[in-house]
Amino acid sequence: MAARLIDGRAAAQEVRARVAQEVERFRAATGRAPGLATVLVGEDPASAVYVRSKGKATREAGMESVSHNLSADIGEAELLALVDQLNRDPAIDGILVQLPLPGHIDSAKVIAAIDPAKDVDGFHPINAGKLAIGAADALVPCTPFGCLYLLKQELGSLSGLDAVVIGRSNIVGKPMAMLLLGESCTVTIAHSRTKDLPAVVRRADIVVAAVGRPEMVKGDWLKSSATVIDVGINRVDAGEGKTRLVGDVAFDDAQKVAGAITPVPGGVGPMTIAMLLRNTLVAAHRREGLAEPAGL
Ligand SMILES: Nc1nc(=O)c2c([nH]1)NC[C@@H]1CN(c3ccc(C(=O)N[C@@H](CCC(=O)O)C(=O)O)cc3)C=[N+]21
Repeated sequence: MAARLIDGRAAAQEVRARVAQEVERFRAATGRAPGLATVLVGEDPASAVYVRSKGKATREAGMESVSHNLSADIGEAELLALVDQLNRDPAIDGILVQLPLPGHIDSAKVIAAIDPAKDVDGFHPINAGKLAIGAADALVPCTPFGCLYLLKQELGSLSGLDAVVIGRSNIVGKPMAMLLLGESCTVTIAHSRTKDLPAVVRRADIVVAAVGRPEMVKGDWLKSSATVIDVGINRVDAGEGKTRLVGDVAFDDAQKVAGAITPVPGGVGPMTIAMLLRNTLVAAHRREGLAEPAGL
């Protein structure tokens, strides 16, 4: 039987509509809108597209969006000075510095300079630590948070399920594993050096693929009825000078085996942006000492 398609666009639309409602309540209570600042260094076209779509989504939710586009050869000190200025700006509740940064800039240093209360990416060591210890006020990285939203929508309780996360990055794999552990899954973090990866993946009720290798996870790696979340966004050659987007999962084959699966595009990507808006809304409430919007 063909897998159910998990519609990330529809779920993201739901989250964004709820965020927009709460933005109105926030505005009524404080006389201002939540504000998100995005910082883009250099002119990588893909990064520029993401930053633009984040700005558009922010405004559609009724929030303020401020974007800073800096030249690729800006010095680290100048970038740190901008972060400091945004940290102090009372109208800014969320700061997103688009990654990757050019090689001459130390991204860890830049991330550590962001006020943890405004770190809507959830990349600051304080937020990573809070997530690891299960603190309620962690700001959680948007992509894994979006994946968790889709999983809970699909499966309800995740308690006791076997989850395999493929990929160990600080921005997806590790926080994803922490979130799944928080839901009482039995979590395995696999990666490029994992021995017999297909056998490891075959045990999983939940597979989260976040390796950045086009169509690496094959259909016959999956347990029948597994729920598959594909975080990969890989642009590959489609012939005739065209390209297309594929995930880290070989979708056509996987779909024949899985119970449910996210498509690429239209799966995790839209949820990432929805969760960025959610984090900005929550950060704004905390900064104003307001009760956090329920159920978001
Ligand atoms: N500090 C930081 N935070 C990020 O959250 C961050 C980042 N840096 N650097 C780049 C990645 C990438 N990213 C995406 C967000 C949305 C889609 C998205 O909405 N994708 C759509 C459309 C894809 C397309 O057509 O290109 C989809 O999957 O359906 C994709 C990718 C956020 N990132």
